[in-house]
Amino acid sequence: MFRSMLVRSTSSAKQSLLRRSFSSESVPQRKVAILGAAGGIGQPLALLMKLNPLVSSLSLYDIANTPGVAADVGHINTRSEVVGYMGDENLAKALEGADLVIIPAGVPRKPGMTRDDLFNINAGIVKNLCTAIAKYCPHALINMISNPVNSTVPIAAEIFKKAGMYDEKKLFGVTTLDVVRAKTFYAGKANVPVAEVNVPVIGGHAGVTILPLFSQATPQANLSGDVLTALTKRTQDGGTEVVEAKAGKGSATLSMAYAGALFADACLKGLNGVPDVVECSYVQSTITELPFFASKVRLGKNGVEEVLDLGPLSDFEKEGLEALKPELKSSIEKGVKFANQ
Ligand SMILES: NC(=O)c1ccc[n+]([C@@H]2O[C@H](COP(=O)([O-])OP(=O)(O)OC[C@H]3O[C@@H](n4cnc5c(N)ncnc54)[C@H](O)[C@@H]3O)[C@@H](O)[C@H]2O)c1
Ligand SMILES: O=C(O)C[C@H](O)C(=O)O
Repeated sequence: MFRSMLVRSTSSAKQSLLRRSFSSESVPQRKVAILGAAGGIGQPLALLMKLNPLVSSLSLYDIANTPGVAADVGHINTRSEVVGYMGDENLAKALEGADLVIIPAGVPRKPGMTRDDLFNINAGIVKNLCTAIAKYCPHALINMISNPVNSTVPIAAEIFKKAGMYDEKKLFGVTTLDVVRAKTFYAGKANVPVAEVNVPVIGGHAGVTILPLFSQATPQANLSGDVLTALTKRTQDGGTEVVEAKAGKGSATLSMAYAGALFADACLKGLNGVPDVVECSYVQSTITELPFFASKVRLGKNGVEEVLDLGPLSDFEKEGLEALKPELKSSIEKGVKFANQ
């Protein structure tokens, strides 16, 4: 996105030189596939990935409506070639050669529902898509957005284990939206520029399993215990806030597309060897007794390079950590059981 702005502002000789070195030397070819690309998240995510100069091929897959989305996004004059694929019979072509697969396929919540209420429909969708991934692009990084993330990531891991290609370094639950929200809400209360804010968010991606670590937030601010409690609750309930505001028309799509694009960009940078790319994500983990856990992760050429430890927690956060474990454990077990039925 930034590179294309640079190209436009230079002379045409320089432009073609830049384009040549840009496309063939400095930036590797990367195919990104979005599964669920015609949905509320999928469409703006397709747009944002089309703007990403690290992408050379953008594969848009859905069970319906992908030709229109692909034709529309494909007219944007950025690096990537866009191809739309519709229906199960085209899934193999959508996946072949993918370096990164982003999965926002599945149903969203309506008011009154929990993310776990989506399990019955979305678990089956994720299972089928992951079975195809195992066959057609077993070396791709996977960014799982479909809810309930606390269970869909363990489902994917089990499907991949059965297929004999599971690599725990390549499977990510996307929790970036929790970080995006924590940064926004914190900046408002701390009265600091939002662009400078960093807040790790650990645990999982549902209710109390979302645990922002405001004690580690930067820039530091002297916020009262009551304010920190309210900020924590608002971050945990951020998804519900949007579901209620949309009043039956779905859940977060635009902020999620932004968050998904940020995380995908970080994964691509890691694949391309950019050093010190660190993002929070829900991954296979040994930093607590739970087999999957969200924390800061260093991304590299093979996906997860290092799962970073949690750092110092306040007493309030230590309590939150203990409180989230039973729910997260049972969501993980539910996913594992489903995949092995
Ligand atoms: N991880 C997060 O932070 C986060 C944030 C927001 C939403 N979500 C989740 O993302 C999912 C999608 O949300 P949305 O608002 O885009 O929903 P949506 O209903 O607008 O779009 C979902 C898309 O998935 C497609 N789809 C259904 N079955 C499919 C299949 N087998 N293969 C490919 N595509 C299929 C649908 O046709 C639709 O286009 C939901 O489960 C939602 O809860 C996660
Ligand atoms: O809340 C939801 O159901 C969607 C998503 O998980 C979110 O956090 O916005």
